[in-house]
Amino acid sequence: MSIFGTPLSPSATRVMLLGSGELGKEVIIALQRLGVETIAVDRYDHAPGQQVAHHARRIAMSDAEQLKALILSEKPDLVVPEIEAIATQALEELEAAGAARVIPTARAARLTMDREGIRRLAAETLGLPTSPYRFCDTLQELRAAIEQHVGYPCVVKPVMSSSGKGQSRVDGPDDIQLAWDHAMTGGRVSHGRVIVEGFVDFDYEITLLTVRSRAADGGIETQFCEPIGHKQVDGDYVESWQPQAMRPAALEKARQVARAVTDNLGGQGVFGVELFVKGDEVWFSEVSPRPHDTGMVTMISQWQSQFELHARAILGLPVSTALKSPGASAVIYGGVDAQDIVYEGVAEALRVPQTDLRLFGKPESYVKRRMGVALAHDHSADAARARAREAAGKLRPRLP
Ligand SMILES: Nc1ncnc2c1ncn2[C@@H]1O[C@H](COP(=O)(O)OP(=O)(O)OP(=O)(O)O)[C@@H](O)[C@H]1O
Ligand SMILES: NCC(=O)N[C@@H]1O[C@H](COP(=O)([O-])[O-])[C@@H](O)[C@H]1O
Ligand SMILES: [Mg+2]
Repeated sequence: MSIFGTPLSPSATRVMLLGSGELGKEVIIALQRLGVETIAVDRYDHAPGQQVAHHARRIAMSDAEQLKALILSEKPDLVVPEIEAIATQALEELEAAGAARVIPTARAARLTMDREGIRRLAAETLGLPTSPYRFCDTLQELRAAIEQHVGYPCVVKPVMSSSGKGQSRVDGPDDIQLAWDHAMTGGRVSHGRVIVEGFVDFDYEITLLTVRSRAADGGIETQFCEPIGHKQVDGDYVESWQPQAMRPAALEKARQVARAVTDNLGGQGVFGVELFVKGDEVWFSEVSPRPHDTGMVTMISQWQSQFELHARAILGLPVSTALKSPGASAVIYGGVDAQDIVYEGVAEALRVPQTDLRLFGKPESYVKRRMGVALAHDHSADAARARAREAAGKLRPRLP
């Protein structure tokens, strides 16, 4: 697109976000800065992105009929999936009928919405190295898959989930029942199927943000951000930093894997390619066809954050993945189960030099719900990590 209209007028360029959490909120802000009209959709009211969009809509995004009806009535120029709980078959139908343009493509949204689609594509079609895995529909199948194929330790995850929801590590036969029960109740969408993966004993893990954008000659160009290192607890990210130092051979392999996956998925936009690294070896884990939670660090470490990159790339605009400064992010959890919580310590947090803060404004807090993130920059990623952790530690979310 090189012509942009005026928001809230018939000429507007209109973009609909399916999911309006912390990641969508920042994409919306980036789009608004380019004069785009935004429609923020989520499963609940006052989601972070809905607080900054032109329009807010609440539907069950995993219900194909509701999703189709909304897209057909709003007629956005672009539909941008933001969460791993969307009826992607509806997106494929609309795209095939020419009734919606889905980012990056409806097929990519479908393949990555479900762990089975993307894992089979990466391992079986593209031949990329991954952990050993099996898909199972019953507790009995899970036991057999672990005993006969995958072994211990292993990781059990619902096929439709994210941020570690419903995920557990299994160290021996006694853990299997619990892991199955947790997967059945803990996913984002109830779906009686799980993946069990052999545990990869990696040295470190990264997210390689990969951007597919329009080049000046009209073709698609692929660019990589500096690798983002991160630390996960219970399958959810708690700290990330950029750049993660890598041996040249490992970085080269990581880029080859990211390139193979994103070339196949196609379309335009940011992809968060998750990789495990040990020495010079690289395993593909999964990919988000959109900005990544660990990529929130780029709001302080890059000239163009992953959200600005996504907004630009989907609109067909040029991008730069250049690093501005080493940086880090540290997650702020709710710490309590309550509505309308308050945040003490905001000034103390921001008194830590070279830091910044994002409070997402989620209306309801859970003990382990991500409610905000502290950001820091410094001369090295390690120094930035210490600052981000310190700032996050000053925040005290509590009951109102
Ligand atoms: N096979 C594995 N071997 C070792 N560690 C693993 C494996 N699978 C997952 N993990 C650990 O758990 C984390 C979360 O796993 P994964 O990314 O599959 O879950 P997720 O729910 O999709 O999380 P997110 O949405 O945050 O990406 C990984 O980043 C890694 O630290
Ligand atoms: N790892 C994926 C991820 O971080 N997704 C982000 O979390 C939101 C859901 O948060 P919630 O569960 O607190 O509503 C999503 O909307 C997205 O912004
Ligand atoms: Mg992940």
